[in-house]
Amino acid sequence: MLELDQLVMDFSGFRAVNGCSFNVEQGSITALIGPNGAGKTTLFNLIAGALKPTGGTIRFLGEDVTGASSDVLFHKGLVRTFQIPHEFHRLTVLENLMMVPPGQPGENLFSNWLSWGSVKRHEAEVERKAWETLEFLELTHVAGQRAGELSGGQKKLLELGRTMMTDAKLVLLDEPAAGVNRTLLRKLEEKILILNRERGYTFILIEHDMEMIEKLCHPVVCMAEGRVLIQGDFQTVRSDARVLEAYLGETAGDAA
Ligand SMILES: Nc1ncnc2c1ncn2[C@@H]1O[C@H](COP(=O)(O)OP(=O)(O)OP(=O)(O)O)[C@@H](O)[C@H]1O
Repeated sequence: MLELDQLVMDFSGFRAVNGCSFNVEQGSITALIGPNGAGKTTLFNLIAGALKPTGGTIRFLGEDVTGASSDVLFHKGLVRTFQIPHEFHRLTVLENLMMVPPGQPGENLFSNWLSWGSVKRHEAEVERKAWETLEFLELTHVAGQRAGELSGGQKKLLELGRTMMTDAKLVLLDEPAAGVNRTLLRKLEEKILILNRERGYTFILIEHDMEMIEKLCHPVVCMAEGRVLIQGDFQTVRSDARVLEAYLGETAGDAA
C-alpha cells in the first residue's frame, strides 16, 4: 500500500532521515518506534505531505506521491490525525466531526455543491455520519459538550473520529496512547482494532507504549539516527541487541 524507498530529509545540513526504506502492507497496523530524535516524526511528516523529502520516493497505492501536499494525499485516503485545533475547542464534539473538510477521498470536492438541494442533502449526510461515528466511539453522551472540556482520552477518540469522517484508507496516528488513562486506552485499542479488522483501515502508529504496540501492531519498525534499524514482529524487535543499544545507549550485554 505504501512504499518508502531511500527517503532522506535534511534540515540545513542535519540529516534527520537518512535513507529510510520499508513497505506498509494493506490491512496492517505498523508501529514506528525508536528513541528520541530517531526521525519518526520527520518520517511521518514526509509520508503525510507536511514536508518534501530531500531524496527518495514515496508510493501510495502504486502511485508516486513523493512531494505531494497533505491536501492531495488526504483526498487519496492518506490521513494523519492531528490534535484538535485550538479554535475548535469551543465547538461541540458533534460540530468537530462535522467540520472535517467535505469530500471523501477520491471524490470530486465540488460535486456536492452544485445546488441548494444537494447542499442540504450533503449536510444531512455529514450529520448522519457524525452520529454514527459518535456511536461507534461511544461518545454520544458528550456530543453537545465542548471539545476543549473532554478528557485526554476522549480527545484521542474524537481525533480518531475526525479521521473516520473521511473514510480514510491509511491513517497515521501520532502517539495515540500519550496521556490517555488505562480504561480509555483499552477502548481506544479496541476501536483501532475494529477499524482495522472490520472496516479495512491500515494504520501506522508512532508509539512509545510497548503494551499497546504488542497488542495491536505487526510489524514493528524501529528507527535510530534517521535509519531503519530493524523491522519484524514485536518479540523479535524488542529483543534485538541493536534496539536495546539504541534505546539504552549501551550494549545488550550491559543492559542485561
Ligand atoms: N524542522 C527541523 N529543523 C531542524 N532539525 C529538525 C527539525 N525537525 C526535526 N529536527 C531534528 O531531526 C531529528 C529527528 O527529529 P524527530 O522529531 O523526527 O524525532 P522523533 O523520532 O520523532 O523523536 P521523539 O520521539 O523525541 O519525538 C532531531 O534531532 C531533531 O532535532
